[in-house]
Amino acid sequence: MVGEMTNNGRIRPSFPVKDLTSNEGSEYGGPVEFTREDVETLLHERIKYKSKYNYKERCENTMDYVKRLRLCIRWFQELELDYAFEQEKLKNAMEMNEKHCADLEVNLKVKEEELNMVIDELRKNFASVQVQLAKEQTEKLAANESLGKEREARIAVESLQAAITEELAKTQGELQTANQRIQAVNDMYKLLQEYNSSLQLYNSKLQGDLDEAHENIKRGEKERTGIVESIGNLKGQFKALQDQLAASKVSQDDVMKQKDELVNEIVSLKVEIQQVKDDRDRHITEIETLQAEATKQNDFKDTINELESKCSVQNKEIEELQDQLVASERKLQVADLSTFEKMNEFEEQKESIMELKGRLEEAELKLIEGEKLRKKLHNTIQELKGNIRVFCRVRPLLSGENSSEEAKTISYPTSLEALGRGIDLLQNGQSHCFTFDKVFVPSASQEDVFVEISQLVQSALDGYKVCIFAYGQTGSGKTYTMMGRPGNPDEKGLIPRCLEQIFQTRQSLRSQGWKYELQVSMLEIYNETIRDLLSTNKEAVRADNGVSPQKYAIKHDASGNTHVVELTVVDVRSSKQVSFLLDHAARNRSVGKTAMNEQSSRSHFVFTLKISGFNESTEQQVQGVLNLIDLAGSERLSKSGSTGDRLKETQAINKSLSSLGDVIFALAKKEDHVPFRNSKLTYLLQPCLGGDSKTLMFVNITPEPSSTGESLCSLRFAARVNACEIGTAHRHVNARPLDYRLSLG
Ligand SMILES: Nc1ncnc2c1ncn2[C@@H]1O[C@H](COP(=O)(O)OP(=O)(O)OP(=O)(O)O)[C@@H](O)[C@H]1O
Repeated sequence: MVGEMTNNGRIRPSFPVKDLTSNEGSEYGGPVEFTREDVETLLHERIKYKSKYNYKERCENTMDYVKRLRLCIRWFQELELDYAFEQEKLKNAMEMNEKHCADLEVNLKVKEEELNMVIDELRKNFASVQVQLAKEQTEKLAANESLGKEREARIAVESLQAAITEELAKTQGELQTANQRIQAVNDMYKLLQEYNSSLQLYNSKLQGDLDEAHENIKRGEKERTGIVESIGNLKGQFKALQDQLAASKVSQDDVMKQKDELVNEIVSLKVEIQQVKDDRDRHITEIETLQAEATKQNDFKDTINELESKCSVQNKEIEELQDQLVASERKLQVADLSTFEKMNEFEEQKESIMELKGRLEEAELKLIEGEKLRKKLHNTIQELKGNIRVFCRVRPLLSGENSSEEAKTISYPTSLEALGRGIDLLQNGQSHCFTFDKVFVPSASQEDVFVEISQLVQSALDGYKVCIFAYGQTGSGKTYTMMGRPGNPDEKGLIPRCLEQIFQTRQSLRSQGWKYELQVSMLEIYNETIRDLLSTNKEAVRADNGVSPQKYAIKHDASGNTHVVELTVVDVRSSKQVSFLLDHAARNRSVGKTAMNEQSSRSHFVFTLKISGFNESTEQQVQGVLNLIDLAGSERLSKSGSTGDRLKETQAINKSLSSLGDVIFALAKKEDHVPFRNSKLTYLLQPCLGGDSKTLMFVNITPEPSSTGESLCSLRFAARVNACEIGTAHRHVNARPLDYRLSLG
């Protein structure tokens, strides 16, 4: 561009040509700059003059031209100097840049080598990760396959079991009807036997009666013939006497006629008559007695007739009965035959039942094995997924609670996938279905519950951090699940059972060279204040606000362990010692009566067992932690009926439980910030919730219809917890001895 020349970015002004032609050198004392055109104009400039011979003018003009030429030369020289300086500067800069470049090159080479190494390492890692991934995928595939197979086997076993059960039910039904028939036949047989024997008795009695009656008849007949004979005699006598009397009368007439003659004869006759009269009277009385006897005999005859007719009736009856007896005997024979057949059938059925029972036992064994495998696979899948596991437990109805059939709001699905894992809650006619890792029905015993968690206890011995906590509304059975019912060994809770298992396993692992050290601590969080439940200083335990901020402060160290400053830690050697400590802690716990529970826990109870194991032969070290937590009951303020201090407690409980929910949901959503510090409970449990722990939550439910709303809240919370992935727990194994300080996790 004309008039522009760059020098390090600077714009040079155009040379004022006019001025140059008209002015002298000193006038250009300031910095004068030339453009290319200026220089060319200057070089091609012809010295102007008015007169060829005006030497002065020519000389002046020439001088001016020379001056300008000098100026131009000076400008060139300056410019050259500038350029030389600039060139030097650039040279230096270039050298420096070259040096810098060389340095950079060296650095780059070093960096490149380093990066190459890193890339190599990453490639190796990537390859090993890929190998591991492939391995895990094949394992997962194998696990899925075996799960599928196991499912199929289970379905097959279940269908077989159903068929067997059906067959069994059918056979049992048949057996029952056969038994009933046998029973009926037996009863009939017995009845017939009784009837038969009674008939025989009756028959023999009748025979006796008949014999007696025959004898009586014979005797009566004899008497009658005797009487008839004597009557005949008497009649003859009477007739003779009557004849005599008539003859006497005739002779009396004769005698009357011969009265006088025969007075003596009459007197004698009178005597005679008197005698005869006496005789007659005697005979009359005799006749009368005989007549009476005859009537008696007649009566007797009637009785005899009656007896005879009775006899003939009875004979007929006997004949009929004998016919019946024959028919019954025939029937009995037939019944005997069918009984024999039935007995044979019964024996056969018994045998087939025994066989079916055997098959059923076999199928049940297979089912148990399948269930065990399923559980193992489920556990593996859960571990791979890194979820918090959730078990649901429904407590039985207590006395005084509404147990009517219509009021039932909880049911358990029986479909194959949901069996033992599903729970349906009915509220206002709407059914809410949930599935957890396990659902315990009200009849489940403490032992049944413990069996399901015993593997987790084993994990703690193997060097894992394990955390089990019970969540649920007040009065739903959290303390019962964790601690059990004091004084009843069958109703011991999870905490004493866990410790028994740990002490037993410790004993059995001794033969393999393992030695374990166990340390226990117990604390409660009451109104956001930590209380040491094993402290022997009662005042310190109960004082709410007297705790210095330094005391019982929760501290997490770099290796993920949690310590509670100045908390009492006890070395334990037997489960008896732990029971004693648990009793001590239970006495120190904050409990109170609420509208929902007579003995309500008003604080979160945290039992911690630190397990440090060392194997002398392998020099292996494990450090596990078992945290067992009985949370305070969740409850609505309106329902709890709390006022005053109880209201304060309830508010503190609800706040910390909602913080627990916030933490879990932040983890579930994989948020950057997880609000562990919002409550003492969540801060204390940070390592358990944050991933490096095997965590199990019990959600306790009451079947009381009036608690359906609370139960639904608890189940919804538990379902969200169940869906929450917190990462995979790691085993804490070391080759060198560890620091034996107690930590919560
Ligand atoms: N599975 C069960 N079998 C028999 N009784 C049970 C069962 N679960 C709970 N109970 C009884 O129900 C009552 C309330 O149980 P518990 O005190 O354990 O409830 P909780 O959830 O700990 O209550 P809170 O939160 O108020 O402390 C107790 O009398 C307990 O014995």
